[in-house]
Amino acid sequence: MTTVTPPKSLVIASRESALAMWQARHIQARLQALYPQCDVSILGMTTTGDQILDSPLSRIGGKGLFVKELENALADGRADLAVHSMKDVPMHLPEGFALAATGEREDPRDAFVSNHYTCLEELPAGSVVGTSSLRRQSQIQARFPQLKIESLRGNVQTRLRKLDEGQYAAIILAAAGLIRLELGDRIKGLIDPADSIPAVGQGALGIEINANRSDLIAILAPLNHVDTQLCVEAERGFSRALAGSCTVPLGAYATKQGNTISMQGFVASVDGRQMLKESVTGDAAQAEKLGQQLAQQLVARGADKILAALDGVK
Ligand SMILES: NCc1[nH]cc(CCC(=O)O)c1CC(=O)O
Repeated sequence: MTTVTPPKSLVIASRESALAMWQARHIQARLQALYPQCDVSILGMTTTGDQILDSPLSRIGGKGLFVKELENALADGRADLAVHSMKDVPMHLPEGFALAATGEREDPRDAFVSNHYTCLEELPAGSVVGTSSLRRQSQIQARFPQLKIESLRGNVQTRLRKLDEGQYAAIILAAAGLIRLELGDRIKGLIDPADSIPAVGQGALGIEINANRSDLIAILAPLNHVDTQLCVEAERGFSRALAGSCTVPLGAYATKQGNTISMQGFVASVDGRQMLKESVTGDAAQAEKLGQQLAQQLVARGADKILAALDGVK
Protein backbone atom coordinates (compact mmCIF):
# COMPACT_ATOMS: atom_id res chain seq x y z
CA MET A 1 0.00 0.00 0.00
CA THR A 2 1.26 3.44 -0.83
CA THR A 3 0.78 6.14 1.73
CA VAL A 4 -0.26 9.52 0.46
CA THR A 5 0.29 12.55 2.62
CA PRO A 6 -2.23 15.29 1.88
CA PRO A 7 -1.50 18.95 2.59
CA LYS A 8 -2.89 20.54 5.78
CA SER A 9 -5.73 22.03 3.80
CA LEU A 10 -7.39 21.72 0.40
CA VAL A 11 -9.64 24.36 -1.16
CA ILE A 12 -12.25 23.34 -3.74
CA ALA A 13 -13.39 26.01 -6.21
CA SER A 14 -17.03 25.67 -7.22
CA ARG A 15 -19.79 27.59 -8.93
CA GLU A 16 -22.50 28.63 -6.50
CA SER A 17 -25.49 26.98 -8.18
CA ALA A 18 -27.18 24.33 -6.03
CA LEU A 19 -26.00 21.56 -8.36
CA ALA A 20 -22.40 22.78 -8.45
CA MET A 21 -22.40 23.08 -4.65
CA TRP A 22 -23.82 19.56 -4.31
CA GLN A 23 -20.99 18.28 -6.49
CA ALA A 24 -18.36 20.24 -4.57
CA ARG A 25 -19.72 19.01 -1.21
CA HIS A 26 -19.75 15.45 -2.54
CA ILE A 27 -16.05 15.69 -3.44
CA GLN A 28 -15.35 17.52 -0.16
CA ALA A 29 -16.94 14.66 1.83
CA ARG A 30 -14.98 12.03 -0.10
CA LEU A 31 -11.68 13.86 0.46
CA GLN A 32 -12.48 14.51 4.12
CA ALA A 33 -13.16 10.77 4.63
CA LEU A 34 -9.92 9.82 2.88
CA TYR A 35 -7.85 12.45 4.70
CA PRO A 36 -9.38 13.19 8.12
CA GLN A 37 -6.40 15.38 9.13
CA CYS A 38 -6.78 17.66 6.14
CA ASP A 39 -9.12 20.68 6.29
CA VAL A 40 -11.18 20.53 3.06
CA SER A 41 -13.16 23.69 2.30
CA ILE A 42 -15.18 25.12 -0.59
CA LEU A 43 -14.68 28.48 -2.31
CA GLY A 44 -17.95 29.40 -4.04
CA MET A 45 -17.80 31.69 -7.08
CA THR A 46 -20.16 33.19 -9.67
CA THR A 47 -19.14 32.66 -13.30
CA THR A 48 -19.92 34.63 -16.44
CA GLY A 49 -22.09 31.73 -17.60
CA ASP A 50 -24.22 32.11 -14.44
CA GLN A 51 -24.63 35.86 -14.96
CA ILE A 52 -25.66 36.00 -18.62
CA LEU A 53 -29.01 34.23 -18.51
CA ASP A 54 -30.85 35.85 -21.38
CA SER A 55 -28.92 34.42 -24.35
CA PRO A 56 -28.57 30.85 -25.56
CA LEU A 57 -25.19 29.42 -24.61
CA SER A 58 -24.41 28.84 -28.27
CA ARG A 59 -24.48 32.64 -28.82
CA ILE A 60 -22.42 33.73 -25.83
CA GLY A 61 -19.45 31.44 -26.38
CA GLY A 62 -20.23 28.10 -24.82
CA LYS A 63 -18.93 26.06 -21.99
CA GLY A 64 -15.70 27.84 -21.16
CA LEU A 65 -17.82 30.47 -19.46
CA PHE A 66 -18.60 28.15 -16.58
CA VAL A 67 -15.04 27.14 -15.83
CA LYS A 68 -12.85 30.18 -16.50
CA GLU A 69 -13.32 31.91 -13.14
CA LEU A 70 -12.63 28.64 -11.34
CA GLU A 71 -9.42 28.26 -13.37
CA ASN A 72 -8.39 31.77 -12.34
CA ALA A 73 -8.72 30.68 -8.70
CA LEU A 74 -6.52 27.63 -9.42
CA ALA A 75 -3.97 29.78 -11.26
CA ASP A 76 -3.51 32.31 -8.46
CA GLY A 77 -3.51 29.72 -5.67
CA ARG A 78 -6.87 30.61 -4.06
CA ALA A 79 -7.97 27.04 -4.71
CA ASP A 80 -6.28 23.64 -5.17
CA LEU A 81 -8.93 21.89 -7.23
CA ALA A 82 -12.06 22.78 -9.15
CA VAL A 83 -15.09 20.51 -9.43
CA HIS A 84 -17.06 20.66 -12.69
CA SER A 85 -19.81 18.80 -14.48
CA MET A 86 -17.73 17.11 -17.20
CA LYS A 87 -20.38 18.28 -19.64
CA ASP A 88 -19.34 21.88 -19.01
CA VAL A 89 -15.59 21.28 -19.43
CA PRO A 90 -14.27 22.51 -22.80
CA MET A 91 -12.71 19.89 -25.11
CA HIS A 92 -9.34 21.62 -24.88
CA LEU A 93 -8.29 22.83 -21.44
CA PRO A 94 -6.32 26.06 -21.49
CA GLU A 95 -2.52 25.71 -21.19
CA GLY A 96 -1.49 25.11 -17.59
CA PHE A 97 -4.51 23.09 -16.42
CA ALA A 98 -5.15 19.36 -16.21
CA LEU A 99 -7.93 16.95 -15.33
CA ALA A 100 -6.81 14.98 -12.28
CA ALA A 101 -9.83 12.68 -11.90
CA THR A 102 -13.22 11.82 -13.39
CA GLY A 103 -15.91 11.08 -10.81
CA GLU A 104 -18.44 8.27 -11.20
CA ARG A 105 -21.25 8.90 -13.63
CA GLU A 106 -24.82 9.43 -12.42
CA ASP A 107 -27.67 8.47 -14.78
CA PRO A 108 -26.51 9.92 -18.15
CA ARG A 109 -29.98 10.21 -19.73
CA ASP A 110 -32.07 13.23 -20.57
CA ALA A 111 -35.23 13.56 -18.50
CA PHE A 112 -38.69 14.63 -19.63
CA VAL A 113 -40.22 17.02 -17.09
CA SER A 114 -43.79 18.32 -17.31
CA ASN A 115 -46.76 19.08 -15.08
CA HIS A 116 -49.32 17.78 -17.59
CA TYR A 117 -47.75 15.12 -19.80
CA THR A 118 -45.75 11.95 -19.26
CA CYS A 119 -43.66 11.83 -22.46
CA LEU A 120 -42.85 13.69 -25.69
CA GLU A 121 -45.20 11.39 -27.64
CA GLU A 122 -48.15 12.78 -25.66
CA LEU A 123 -47.56 16.46 -26.46
CA PRO A 124 -50.15 17.99 -28.83
CA ALA A 125 -48.85 19.57 -32.04
CA GLY A 126 -47.53 23.08 -31.43
CA SER A 127 -46.64 22.44 -27.77
CA VAL A 128 -43.65 24.38 -26.51
CA VAL A 129 -40.70 22.39 -25.18
CA GLY A 130 -38.03 24.29 -23.26
CA THR A 131 -34.34 23.59 -23.82
CA SER A 132 -31.37 25.70 -24.80
CA SER A 133 -29.33 22.76 -25.93
CA LEU A 134 -28.99 22.42 -29.70
CA ARG A 135 -28.28 18.74 -29.09
CA ARG A 136 -31.67 18.24 -27.44
CA GLN A 137 -33.43 20.54 -29.88
CA SER A 138 -32.20 18.71 -33.00
CA GLN A 139 -33.05 15.28 -31.62
CA ILE A 140 -36.54 16.31 -30.51
CA GLN A 141 -37.27 18.04 -33.83
CA ALA A 142 -36.07 15.01 -35.80
CA ARG A 143 -38.65 12.83 -34.04
CA PHE A 144 -41.37 15.45 -33.42
CA PRO A 145 -41.25 18.19 -36.07
CA GLN A 146 -44.70 19.38 -34.92
CA LEU A 147 -43.34 20.53 -31.51
CA LYS A 148 -41.91 24.01 -30.89
CA ILE A 149 -38.59 24.42 -29.12
CA GLU A 150 -38.02 27.56 -27.05
CA SER A 151 -34.93 28.70 -25.21
CA LEU A 152 -34.68 27.85 -21.50
CA ARG A 153 -31.68 28.98 -19.50
CA GLY A 154 -30.73 29.23 -15.86
CA ASN A 155 -29.83 26.74 -13.20
CA VAL A 156 -31.94 23.65 -12.56
CA GLN A 157 -34.28 25.36 -10.06
CA THR A 158 -34.81 28.35 -12.34
CA ARG A 159 -35.72 26.06 -15.22
CA LEU A 160 -38.24 24.17 -13.08
CA ARG A 161 -39.76 27.47 -11.94
CA LYS A 162 -40.18 28.61 -15.56
CA LEU A 163 -41.95 25.31 -16.31
CA ASP A 164 -44.22 25.76 -13.29
CA GLU A 165 -45.09 29.32 -14.39
CA GLY A 166 -46.64 27.77 -17.50
CA GLN A 167 -44.31 29.05 -20.23
CA TYR A 168 -43.63 25.51 -21.49
CA ALA A 169 -45.65 22.31 -21.90
CA ALA A 170 -42.52 20.38 -20.96
CA ILE A 171 -38.80 20.85 -20.48
CA ILE A 172 -35.83 18.54 -20.93
CA LEU A 173 -33.09 18.40 -18.31
CA ALA A 174 -30.23 16.06 -17.50
CA ALA A 175 -31.52 13.37 -15.14
CA ALA A 176 -28.22 13.56 -13.23
CA GLY A 177 -28.76 17.11 -12.01
CA LEU A 178 -32.32 16.42 -10.86
CA ILE A 179 -31.35 13.21 -9.08
CA ARG A 180 -28.41 14.85 -7.31
CA LEU A 181 -30.62 17.70 -6.11
CA GLU A 182 -33.23 15.22 -4.85
CA LEU A 183 -35.64 16.49 -7.49
CA GLY A 184 -35.94 13.07 -9.12
CA ASP A 185 -39.69 13.10 -8.44
CA ARG A 186 -40.01 15.82 -11.11
CA ILE A 187 -38.86 13.33 -13.77
CA LYS A 188 -41.87 12.03 -15.72
CA GLY A 189 -39.76 9.83 -17.96
CA LEU A 190 -36.17 9.09 -18.91
CA ILE A 191 -35.50 9.34 -22.63
CA ASP A 192 -33.83 6.32 -24.22
CA PRO A 193 -30.20 7.28 -24.98
CA ALA A 194 -30.73 5.98 -28.52
CA ASP A 195 -33.46 8.63 -29.03
CA SER A 196 -31.73 11.45 -27.14
CA ILE A 197 -28.02 10.71 -27.30
CA PRO A 198 -26.62 12.46 -24.20
CA ALA A 199 -24.06 15.24 -24.17
CA VAL A 200 -20.43 14.25 -24.05
CA GLY A 201 -19.60 13.73 -20.36
CA GLN A 202 -23.20 14.12 -19.16
CA GLY A 203 -23.63 12.92 -15.58
CA ALA A 204 -19.88 12.68 -14.83
CA LEU A 205 -17.83 14.93 -12.53
CA GLY A 206 -14.45 16.37 -13.47
CA ILE A 207 -11.73 17.47 -11.07
CA GLU A 208 -9.38 20.04 -12.53
CA ILE A 209 -6.05 21.20 -11.12
CA ASN A 210 -3.21 23.50 -12.03
CA ALA A 211 -0.91 21.38 -14.23
CA ASN A 212 2.08 22.21 -12.03
CA ARG A 213 0.43 20.67 -8.93
CA SER A 214 1.70 17.13 -9.55
CA ASP A 215 1.61 16.72 -5.74
CA LEU A 216 -2.19 16.51 -6.03
CA ILE A 217 -2.37 13.67 -8.56
CA ALA A 218 -1.88 10.82 -6.09
CA ILE A 219 -4.06 12.58 -3.52
CA LEU A 220 -6.98 12.82 -5.93
CA ALA A 221 -6.44 9.43 -7.62
CA PRO A 222 -8.90 7.57 -5.33
CA LEU A 223 -11.68 9.85 -6.65
CA ASN A 224 -11.12 8.67 -10.22
CA HIS A 225 -13.71 6.17 -11.48
CA VAL A 226 -11.86 4.31 -14.22
CA ASP A 227 -14.88 3.11 -16.20
CA THR A 228 -16.37 6.61 -16.24
CA GLN A 229 -13.01 8.10 -17.15
CA LEU A 230 -12.57 5.80 -20.17
CA CYS A 231 -16.13 6.32 -21.41
CA VAL A 232 -15.82 10.09 -21.09
CA GLU A 233 -12.41 9.99 -22.83
CA ALA A 234 -14.02 8.16 -25.75
CA GLU A 235 -16.86 10.71 -25.90
CA ARG A 236 -14.47 13.65 -25.69
CA GLY A 237 -12.29 12.08 -28.39
CA PHE A 238 -15.38 12.07 -30.60
CA SER A 239 -16.26 15.69 -29.87
CA ARG A 240 -12.67 16.89 -30.29
CA ALA A 241 -12.39 15.15 -33.66
CA LEU A 242 -15.48 17.07 -34.79
CA ALA A 243 -14.29 20.32 -33.15
CA GLY A 244 -17.43 20.12 -31.05
CA SER A 245 -18.66 22.13 -28.10
CA CYS A 246 -22.12 22.66 -26.69
CA THR A 247 -22.62 25.15 -29.51
CA VAL A 248 -23.27 22.43 -32.09
CA PRO A 249 -25.92 19.69 -32.23
CA LEU A 250 -23.85 16.61 -31.50
CA GLY A 251 -23.71 14.01 -28.77
CA ALA A 252 -22.02 10.76 -27.88
CA TYR A 253 -22.61 8.14 -25.28
CA ALA A 254 -20.20 5.34 -24.35
CA THR A 255 -20.66 2.35 -22.07
CA LYS A 256 -18.07 -0.20 -21.01
CA GLN A 257 -18.48 -3.95 -20.57
CA GLY A 258 -15.30 -5.72 -19.50
CA ASN A 259 -12.54 -4.24 -21.66
CA THR A 260 -14.89 -3.21 -24.45
CA ILE A 261 -16.44 0.19 -25.04
CA SER A 262 -19.58 0.55 -27.14
CA MET A 263 -20.57 4.03 -28.18
CA GLN A 264 -23.05 5.83 -30.33
CA GLY A 265 -22.79 9.37 -31.61
CA PHE A 266 -24.67 11.80 -33.82
CA VAL A 267 -24.37 15.07 -35.68
CA ALA A 268 -27.47 16.92 -36.87
CA SER A 269 -28.78 20.15 -38.28
CA VAL A 270 -30.57 22.29 -35.66
CA ASP A 271 -33.99 21.48 -37.16
CA GLY A 272 -33.18 17.78 -37.03
CA ARG A 273 -33.91 17.28 -40.73
CA GLN A 274 -30.38 16.10 -41.29
CA MET A 275 -29.48 13.53 -38.66
CA LEU A 276 -26.50 11.22 -38.88
CA LYS A 277 -25.98 8.49 -36.29
CA GLU A 278 -23.23 5.90 -36.06
CA SER A 279 -21.95 3.44 -33.49
CA VAL A 280 -18.64 1.74 -32.79
CA THR A 281 -17.30 -0.96 -30.49
CA GLY A 282 -13.69 -1.55 -29.51
CA ASP A 283 -10.90 -1.81 -26.96
CA ALA A 284 -11.44 0.41 -23.90
CA ALA A 285 -7.67 0.95 -23.67
CA GLN A 286 -7.98 2.93 -26.94
CA ALA A 287 -10.85 5.09 -25.72
CA GLU A 288 -9.92 8.39 -27.35
CA LYS A 289 -9.12 6.63 -30.68
CA LEU A 290 -12.49 4.91 -30.59
CA GLY A 291 -14.17 8.29 -30.33
CA GLN A 292 -12.11 9.54 -33.27
CA GLN A 293 -13.12 6.48 -35.28
CA LEU A 294 -16.79 7.17 -34.57
CA ALA A 295 -16.28 10.77 -35.73
CA GLN A 296 -14.62 9.55 -38.94
CA GLN A 297 -17.57 7.28 -39.67
CA LEU A 298 -19.86 10.31 -39.42
CA VAL A 299 -17.57 12.52 -41.50
CA ALA A 300 -17.55 9.82 -44.19
CA ARG A 301 -21.32 10.32 -44.34
CA GLY A 302 -21.14 14.12 -44.53
CA ALA A 303 -21.06 15.27 -40.87
CA ASP A 304 -18.45 17.89 -41.72
CA LYS A 305 -20.84 19.49 -44.22
CA ILE A 306 -23.62 19.62 -41.61
CA LEU A 307 -21.25 21.25 -39.12
CA ALA A 308 -19.93 23.74 -41.69
CA ALA A 309 -23.49 24.78 -42.60
CA LEU A 310 -24.23 25.48 -38.90
CA ASP A 311 -22.01 28.53 -38.77
CA GLY A 312 -24.63 30.38 -40.77
CA VAL A 313 -27.66 29.53 -38.61
CA LYS A 314 -26.52 29.79 -34.99
N1 LIG B 1 -25.42 22.80 -18.96
C1 LIG B 1 -25.70 22.87 -17.56
C2 LIG B 1 -25.54 21.55 -16.89
N2 LIG B 1 -24.31 21.03 -16.68
C3 LIG B 1 -24.47 19.79 -16.10
C4 LIG B 1 -25.84 19.57 -15.94
C5 LIG B 1 -26.47 18.37 -15.40
C6 LIG B 1 -25.62 17.38 -14.67
C7 LIG B 1 -24.62 16.63 -15.50
O1 LIG B 1 -24.78 16.43 -16.72
O2 LIG B 1 -23.64 16.20 -14.89
C8 LIG B 1 -26.52 20.69 -16.43
C9 LIG B 1 -27.98 20.91 -16.43
C10 LIG B 1 -28.75 20.16 -17.48
O3 LIG B 1 -28.27 19.87 -18.58
O4 LIG B 1 -29.93 19.86 -17.21
